[in-house]
Formats: sequence, structure tokens, C-alpha cells
Amino acid sequence: MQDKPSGTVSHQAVLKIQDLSKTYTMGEVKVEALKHLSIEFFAGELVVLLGASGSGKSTLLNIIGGLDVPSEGKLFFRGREITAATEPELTAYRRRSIGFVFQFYNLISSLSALENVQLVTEIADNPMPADEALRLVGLSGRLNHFPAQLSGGEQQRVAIARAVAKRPELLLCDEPTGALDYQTGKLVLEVIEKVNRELGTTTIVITHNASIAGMADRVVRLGSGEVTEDRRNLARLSPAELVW
Ligand SMILES: Nc1ncnc2c1ncn2[C@@H]1O[C@H](COP(=O)(O)OP(=O)(O)OP(=O)(O)O)[C@@H](O)[C@H]1O
Repeated sequence: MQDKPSGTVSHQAVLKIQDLSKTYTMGEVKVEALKHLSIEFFAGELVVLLGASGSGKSTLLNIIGGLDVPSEGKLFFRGREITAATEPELTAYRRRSIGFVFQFYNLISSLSALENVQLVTEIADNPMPADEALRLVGLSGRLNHFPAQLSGGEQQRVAIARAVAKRPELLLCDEPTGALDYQTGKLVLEVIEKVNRELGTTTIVITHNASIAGMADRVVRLGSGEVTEDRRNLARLSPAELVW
């Protein structure tokens, strides 16, 4: 069991989502990806977001991260309504407050691990040094490697370093282990868990893999664009203890 005291999760809502709907219209066809969804996320918690393919997980994460806008409803970040933000305010929100980690690492192949992270630290307000971010994810020995010289798991850890180097308040991970084998996937989950525990970054991890839910403070399941389950784990398992 993880020794993280449950008290590290505060009762302060970082994110408040009210009656959020997202409808995609493609010609005659309308897809209701999210249906009047309301939920809150609290400071410091690690949430695993489960749900079948097409249940709306990525749509929700993209709206939370300011990459997409809802059709209806409101999103508040620390009391500020993001859904009412101007384009420059939204850019500032994405840049300052959100770290994204995707299934495919999206590293720039002509830049070293260090330079990939520096791309972000150079435009952030109060970043951690890029080499410190890479040390946090266990890659201090790979600073000058190019993506092609790194394994998939190492590339994903560079992507995590890049996401956390700007000290975001929210770390959003969309299938971060989707392209990785079992052991490598666990290593990446350990890094995400460490970031959450050591930096206190509120973290949401999307996965298809229900076994990963054991590492969360809280497990939220979506089904057809609605929250079908929202529960707290009594204790977190460390990623090393997860079996699937
Ligand atoms: N840009 C888009 N245009 C039209 N429909 C979309 C778009 N993005 C998502 N959808 C539809 O919205 C629904 C929810 O998609 P979403 O990607 O959020 O699901 P998901 O739970 O993340 O699925 P997966 O686990 O397969 O990634 C799906 O029916 C999908 O086809």
C-alpha cells in the first residue's frame, strides 16, 4: 500500500463541471459525446477515469484542458469560469495550468530529451529546470538522447517531464500506457504517481484498463457520456502492486 495519507487530497474543488454537454454534428448525424455531466475534482487527488470506447473520456479531458469547448454547460477552474474565457485567457489557462500527456508522446524528433522539455520551460512563468524535471522521471542519464534513441517508456517519461516542468496544477493523461508493454506501462504509472505524490499535482488518468483504478484516490466511470460510477479507494495501491 502507498503511504500517501488520504489527507493530502483537499476538499477544495479545483475543477467544477456543471451540466456539461458536448454534441458533435457531422452532416445529418449528431453524436452526444457528453450528456449533462456534472462533477468536481479536488486539489491533489489522483483520479482514474474509466469507460468503454466512445463513452466520452477524451472529450471530457479535452474540454477540461481547454482544447475543446462544450456545447452547453460550465467549467470552473479555481472559481474562474473557463467556459466564459476569452481566447487569450484560454491560451494562458492551457499554458500555465494544464499539463497534457497523450498515448503517443508527441516529442520533436530533432531535439534531445532536454531540449524537448526546454521548449516548455522557456515559455512558462515559473518552471522547474528541464534537467530537474527529467531527473524526477528517472531520466537524468538520458538528457542528450534523441527520441529515436529512447525506448517507448523513456519517451513517455520525457513527455511527462515536459508536462510537469511548468508546474501545472492539473496533469491530464489520456491513455498514457496505451502504447506500452506491461512492465514499461507500470514504470510510467509509477512516474505519474510520483508526480502526484511529490508535487501534489491534481491528476486525471484516462485508461481502458480497470486494473489501473487501484492506484487512484478516486475512480470515475463514464458510460454513454454520463458518470455511471464515482467512488473513492480506501487506500491507493502502488503501480508495482497492480496486476493485469
Ligand atoms: N471530433 C469529433 N467529431 C465527431 N464525433 C466525435 C469527435 N470526437 C469524438 N466523437 C464521438 O464522440 C463520442 C465520444 O468520443 P471520445 O473520444 O470522447 O470517447 P472515449 O471514451 O475517449 O473513447 P476511446 O476510449 O475509444 O478513446 C464517440 O462516439 C466519438 O465517435
